[in-house]
Amino acid sequence: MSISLLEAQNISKRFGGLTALSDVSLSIRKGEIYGLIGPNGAGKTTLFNVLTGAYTPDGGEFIFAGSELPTGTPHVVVARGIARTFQNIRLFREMTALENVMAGHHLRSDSSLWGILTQNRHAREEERLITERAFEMLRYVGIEHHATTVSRNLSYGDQRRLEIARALATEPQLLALDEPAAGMNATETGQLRELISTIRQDGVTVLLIEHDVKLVMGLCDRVAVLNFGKKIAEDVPAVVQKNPDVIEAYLGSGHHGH
Ligand SMILES: Nc1ncnc2c1ncn2[C@@H]1O[C@H](COP(=O)(O)OP(=O)(O)OP(=O)(O)O)[C@@H](O)[C@H]1O
Repeated sequence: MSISLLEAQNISKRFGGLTALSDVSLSIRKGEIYGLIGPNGAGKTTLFNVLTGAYTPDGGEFIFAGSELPTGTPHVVVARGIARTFQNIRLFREMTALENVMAGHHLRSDSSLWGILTQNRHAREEERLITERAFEMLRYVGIEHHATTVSRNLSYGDQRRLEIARALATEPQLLALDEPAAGMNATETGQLRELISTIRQDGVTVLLIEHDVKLVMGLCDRVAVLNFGKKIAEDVPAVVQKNPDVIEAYLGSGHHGH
C-alpha cells in the first residue's frame, strides 16, 4: 500500500470575483511523480502558491506527512520539507551558481546570521560544509562546471537546473516544479526528464506542472487535470489521455499545442 505524503482537501482560492480554485482535492503518494496539467489559467500555479504559502487559501487545508500545513508562511512550508521552483525563473541573478545554491542551504542551516557575520568557529565550519554540499548539488544537476558563473550568464536550461539544485538544497521531501521544461530545447528536456527520474529514485516525491504533455505522460505515475479551477480528472496518464472531459478542456480552450 502506498502512503500519502500530501493531501489537498477542498482547496478554494478566489481573486475578487474570479474563482481560481474550487474545492480541489488531491492526494500525492510518497515516492511518486505526480503531474498537474490543464489549459492556461486553469489554476495550476495558484495551487502551487497556496500550497507553498505564497497565498492563503479561502477554504480547505493541506495535510503534509500526516499533519496540517500552516497557510501563508512560505518559510514554514520549506522547513516542513516542501521546496518549489518558479514558472518565471527566480534566481539571484548577480550571484554565482554556487552562491545561489548556498542560499538554499542557509534555509536549513542552524547557524544564526549573526554567527555567520562574526565568523565564529562553528559558523565557519558550517559554511565550509554548506559550500561542499552546494558543489555536490551542482554536480547532481550537472552544472558543477558553472559553479563560479554568475547565474544571469547561464543558459536558460542551466538556470532551470540551478533552480532545481537550490530547491533540493533545502532537503525537501516534496519537490514542486512549475513548468521546468518551459523554453527548453529537445536535448535539454531529455536531460531534465532524466534528472527528475533520478530525483525520485533518490527518494524525493515530485509534483510537476508542465505544458509539455509528452514529458508529463512519459514521466508521471499519475496526473491530475484542472480546468477553470476544478479538478476534472486524476489517474494514470494512459487513462487521463483518453478522458473525454480532458480532451474537451484542451480542444475547447483552443490550446491545441499543450
Ligand atoms: N494574484 C492574482 N490576482 C488575480 N488573479 C489571479 C492571480 N493569480 C492568478 N490569477 C487568476 O487565477 C486564474 C488561475 O491562474 P493560474 O496562474 O493559477 O493558472 P495556471 O493554470 O497556472 O495557468 P498557466 O498555465 O497559464 O500558468 C487565472 O484566471 C488568473 O488570471
